Amino acid sequence: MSAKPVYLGVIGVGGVGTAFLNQLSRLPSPPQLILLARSTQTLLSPAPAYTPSIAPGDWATAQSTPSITKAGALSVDEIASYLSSAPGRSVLVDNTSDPALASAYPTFLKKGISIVTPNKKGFSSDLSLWKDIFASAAQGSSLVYHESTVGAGLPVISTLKDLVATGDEVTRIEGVFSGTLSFLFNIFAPVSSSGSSAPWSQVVAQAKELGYTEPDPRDDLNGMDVARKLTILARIAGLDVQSPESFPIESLIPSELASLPSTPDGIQQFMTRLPGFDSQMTRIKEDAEKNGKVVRYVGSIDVPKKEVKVGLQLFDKDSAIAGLKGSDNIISFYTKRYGANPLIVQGAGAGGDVTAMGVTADLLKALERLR
Ligand SMILES: NC(=O)C1=CN([C@@H]2O[C@H](COP(=O)(O)OP(=O)(O)OC[C@H]3O[C@@H](n4cnc5c(N)ncnc54)[C@H](OP(=O)(O)O)[C@@H]3O)[C@@H](O)[C@H]2O)C=CC1
Ligand SMILES: N[C@@H](CC=O)C(=O)O
Ligand code: NA
Repeated sequence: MSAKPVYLGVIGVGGVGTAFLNQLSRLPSPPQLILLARSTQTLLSPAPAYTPSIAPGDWATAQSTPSITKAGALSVDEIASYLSSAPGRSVLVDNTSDPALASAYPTFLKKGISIVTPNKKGFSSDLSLWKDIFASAAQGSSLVYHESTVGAGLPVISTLKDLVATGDEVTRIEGVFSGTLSFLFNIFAPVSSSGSSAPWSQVVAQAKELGYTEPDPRDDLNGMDVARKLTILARIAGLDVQSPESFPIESLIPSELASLPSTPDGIQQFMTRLPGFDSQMTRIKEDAEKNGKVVRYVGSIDVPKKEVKVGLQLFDKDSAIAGLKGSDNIISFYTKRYGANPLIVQGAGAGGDVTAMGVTADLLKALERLR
């Protein structure tokens, strides 16, 4: 029996989106890409035939393909109506960090459109949105996969879901959850003090250049990205965390720069003025060194105590966390079954290719169930 056609819409062609489209173009039986959008522009396969589809490997030139329909930014209702009218099941891949798009997931899901995404906003904002997303998926018989919302492509969400679904009791989750902050501290405050002496702001610029940061790097430096990831994990572990603001978060943003606007110009101003505050981070690093330790940015969830913590902590130089390299995350799951030796997931926790791997793998899981 031949596989049923599945239609695909993709929103966002930045670092993750571009890597995802490359991976999509190499799949042996990809779904038909019928919608591709960035913030100001949308490409569509002409309805009602929904053919020809957009070639994911040539998406950049699809703009000049006469048979492809071009439009500006479409509304949520227009996208939902277009995808749900396709002659088969459809999947929307959201490769943006847009909270407004994330808050529209229930609209898509109720119409039978499955969601695959690395965008944390839908799963880590108000608890009511989290509940609405999964209730809407049940109502629309649609699917939701979001592995890359925590630990990029590392199997973090799937591992935790498997632990919970098989009846294990998760007691504690802890580790390094930010690829950007891991990279920053591994370079800025290495275990061997004869290592780099690059100023903090220079390493921040490097992390941005490498595609590790959020579109607005302040979302990494203020601890919110880590808080969002912990909110997602805590909810899967069974805690009703109301929002990522429900617990204290240690910010690394100098107070003088905290009120710059959340606009491209605000990001630019922040990056330009950050070098003026390098001494603040140097002091934190040197205080740790005086105690023979290194400083790292970590998070933890104590499930029985319903306690979530996010912030800086000192570590012995021979500890696993101090020894991380590059953008590595390390996430330890303490459970009843695993006892004193936690189940540990470790590896690159940021970057276009590894994040897109999680998105593409999620898409394959969705396709297996939809075809
Ligand atoms: N980078 C990483 O290592 C990781 C990223 N993620 C998540 O992946 C997502 C994407 O990150 P990344 O690729 O780095 O971000 P980028 O800033 O590189 O790309 C974002 C893309 O989204 C588009 N976009 C933003 N808002 C909208 C909108 N409302 N409608 C249509 N398009 C929109 C942008 O459009 P335009 O091109 O027009 O600007 C751009 O193409 C984020 O949610 C991030 O948190 C998760 C894990 C790791
Ligand atoms: N900016 C994030 C990207 C992945 O979620 C990080 O650095 O971890
Ligand atoms: Na992951």
